[in-house]
Amino acid sequence: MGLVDQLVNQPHYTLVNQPRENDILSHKELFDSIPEEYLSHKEKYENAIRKTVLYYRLMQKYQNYKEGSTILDETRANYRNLVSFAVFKDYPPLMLHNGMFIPAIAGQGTPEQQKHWLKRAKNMEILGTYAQTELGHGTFIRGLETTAEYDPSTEEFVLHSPTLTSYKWWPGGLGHTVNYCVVMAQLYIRGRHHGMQPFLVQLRDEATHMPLPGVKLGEIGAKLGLSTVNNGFLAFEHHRIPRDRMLMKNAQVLKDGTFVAGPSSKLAYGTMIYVRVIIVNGMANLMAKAATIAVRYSAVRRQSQIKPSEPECQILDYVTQQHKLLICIATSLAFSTCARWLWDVYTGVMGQMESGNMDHLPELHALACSLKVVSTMDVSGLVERCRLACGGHGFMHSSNLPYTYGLATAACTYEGENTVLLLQTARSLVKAWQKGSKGKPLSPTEAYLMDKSPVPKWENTLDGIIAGFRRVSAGKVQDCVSKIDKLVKMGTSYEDAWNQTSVRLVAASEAHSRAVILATFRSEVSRAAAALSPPLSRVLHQLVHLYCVYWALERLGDLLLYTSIAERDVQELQQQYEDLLQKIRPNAVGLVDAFDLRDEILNSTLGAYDGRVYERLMEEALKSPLNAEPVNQSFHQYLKPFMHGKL
Ligand SMILES: CCCCCCCCCC/C=C\CCCCCC(=O)SCCNC(=O)CCNC(=O)[C@H](O)C(C)(C)COP(=O)(O)OP(=O)(O)OC[C@H]1O[C@@H](n2cnc3c(N)ncnc32)[C@H](O)[C@@H]1OP(=O)(O)O
Ligand SMILES: Cc1cc2nc3c(=O)[nH]c(=O)nc-3n(C[C@H](O)[C@H](O)[C@H](O)COP(=O)(O)OP(=O)(O)OC[C@H]3O[C@@H](n4cnc5c(N)ncnc54)[C@H](O)[C@@H]3O)c2cc1C
Repeated sequence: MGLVDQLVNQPHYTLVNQPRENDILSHKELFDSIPEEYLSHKEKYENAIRKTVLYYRLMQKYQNYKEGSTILDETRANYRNLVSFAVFKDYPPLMLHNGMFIPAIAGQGTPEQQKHWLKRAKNMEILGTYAQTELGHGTFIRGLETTAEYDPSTEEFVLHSPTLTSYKWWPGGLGHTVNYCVVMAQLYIRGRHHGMQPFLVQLRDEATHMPLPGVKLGEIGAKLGLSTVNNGFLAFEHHRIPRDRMLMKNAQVLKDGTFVAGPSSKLAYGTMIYVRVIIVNGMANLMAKAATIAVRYSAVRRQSQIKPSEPECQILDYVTQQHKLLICIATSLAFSTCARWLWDVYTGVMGQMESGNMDHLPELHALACSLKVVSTMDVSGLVERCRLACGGHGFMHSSNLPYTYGLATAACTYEGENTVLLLQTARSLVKAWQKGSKGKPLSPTEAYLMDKSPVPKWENTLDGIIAGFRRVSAGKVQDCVSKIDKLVKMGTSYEDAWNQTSVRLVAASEAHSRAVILATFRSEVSRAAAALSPPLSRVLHQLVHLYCVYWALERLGDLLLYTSIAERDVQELQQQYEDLLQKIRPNAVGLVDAFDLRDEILNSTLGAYDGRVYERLMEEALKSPLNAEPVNQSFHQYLKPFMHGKL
């Protein structure tokens, strides 16, 4: 539940950490007796499986748990999502079962296939993942090598991994956990290629869990984070599956091998759009978690003096600390607001597509790409900023900031590497510019590109800043189009011209995303604030104002290039920003409390509600196995003989 929704739905703050009746978090066996940092790679995985089984059984018992529900449209689903933070500091091995396997069947399966497979998957009778990326390809889907050759004589598909680089590589849970998966493979019928299609493939025997004949499985090894997700590899050796295992909602293969194309070959990529949309909300949750930890710690930690005559102050009283952290509160609110807005766009387009109208799919794809990129890029950067703002204690795993950073930064790569996705949005922007230049109407989020009015006098207002960001985006897109046109006129191929302009295209794409985010954040909060008390409405508008002024100052170079902002405007903006920090400071702790993240979910020695930071740091330190004895055996084995010159 976004902060705005919480504030709207709860006229007063709930007392944070109030034990909730029959709450899954009351089950202590869900938690680790010793911190998992002290477990081996294998023990971590096995412990995660233990907790996964308990977690889902409890979810089913307490929350009439309907897996596969759209994460954004159920507050309890969002709570479930957050609760998983409590149980799994890192992601669980079944993250992909819920996050992609079920959505892929729901989005790509026929009604009959959904009826059969979704029931089994939601009841956890089978466990699955989504296997698209290969050792040799992740971004370039058309270059994926796994093949599915249709054999009309047996009405089967023959799945094969022709090369080492064709091995599926990365899918979560693939190593040892799941027994099914949705495999994306290049379909061939009688030697003719029919593009990338989704296949529901059994990988392991349901009774013994042994890999089936012709199926090679394993895990890919230790990673920066997500250590319990069990990312794995998969190879097929001419593995046969029945015809009805191709998910045939969009394209079909008839018994005789006739291929029936879907309305668009890109519908096979639909699961990726869904996950990109979901990731935006997930980033808002991660940001809320990190902001809560860092702001609360900054209210507890006293260090140095502002005035020599006064006692050591809360580090949150340093304006530099406010500069580091208050934007994090606003960012979580901005992305949870945009996530809900994007979800409504997504469900709207999906509804239109159900009735055959594909017109708005390109805009949705562009929006999903750009918001996934900016939310993951900003949040991973700001989570790292939260860690740094907590000094040495932020470097402790027990602060839970390093894990949170791992979760956020992974999303910069998975579900579409960020640069590549910004180039996708740039592709849409350039096409929109070319379309608009011919007088054709543009989509609602791109229509501003055709604003040909003279650049107005700069105003240091929200309207002025948002208009300024739109000017920057339109100006950058126009510059990209001009550069590409100029290169092509000089004889460069369009593809080479595109590549030579790609640094600017990525910047234009980001500028577009920021214009969309600022405008959406502001309008959504204005809409919601009408239902709030004046004090609450004021603080929310302060956060929107802070967010807009922050990004104006961050992108001054662009504003100086494409708007009429002048030096005195910049001085005034800087002062506005510092005034806002001062205004929001008194509400900083109250605002992160309003995220209403319980201690078990924060999982942090620095962010606990009671503020007993030092006691918790010591309690966690004493859990280290090394502290079980005053002298470690290595002294006698190595150090002592070494120090006595005997080694
Ligand atoms: C509390 C929680 C905390 C935090 C986190 C929250 C997470 C919550 C959810 C978690 C669940 C699961 C975790 C996910 C784990 C990760 C899983 C994966 O990584 S799965 C693999 C993902 N892989 C990718 O995304 C691959 C990226 N590459 C691509 O998408 C494409 O290859 C490309 C778009 C980059 C290029 O493809 P290409 O074929 O070259 O296409 P063109 O550029 O030529 O464009 C052709 C045309 O198609 C349109 N297009 C492209 N993609 C799509 C699409 N997906 N949908 C619709 N249309 C698409 C494109 O716009 C072009 O259109 P034109 O009209 O021709 O311009
Ligand atoms: C934690 C994690 C979990 C994952 N889970 C899954 C999963 O469950 N299922 C699954 O199928 N996949 C999964 N993946 C794989 C993920 O989808 C890919 O890593 C991602 O799509 C990027 O592809 P890649 O790794 O091949 O990188 P590449 O595409 O090789 O990117 C490497 C570099 O090349 C650049 N580059 C590539 N193409 C272009 C281009 N056209 N223009 C400009 N620059 C370009 C990129 O910007 C990047 O800098 C996961 C990855 C991670 C990190």
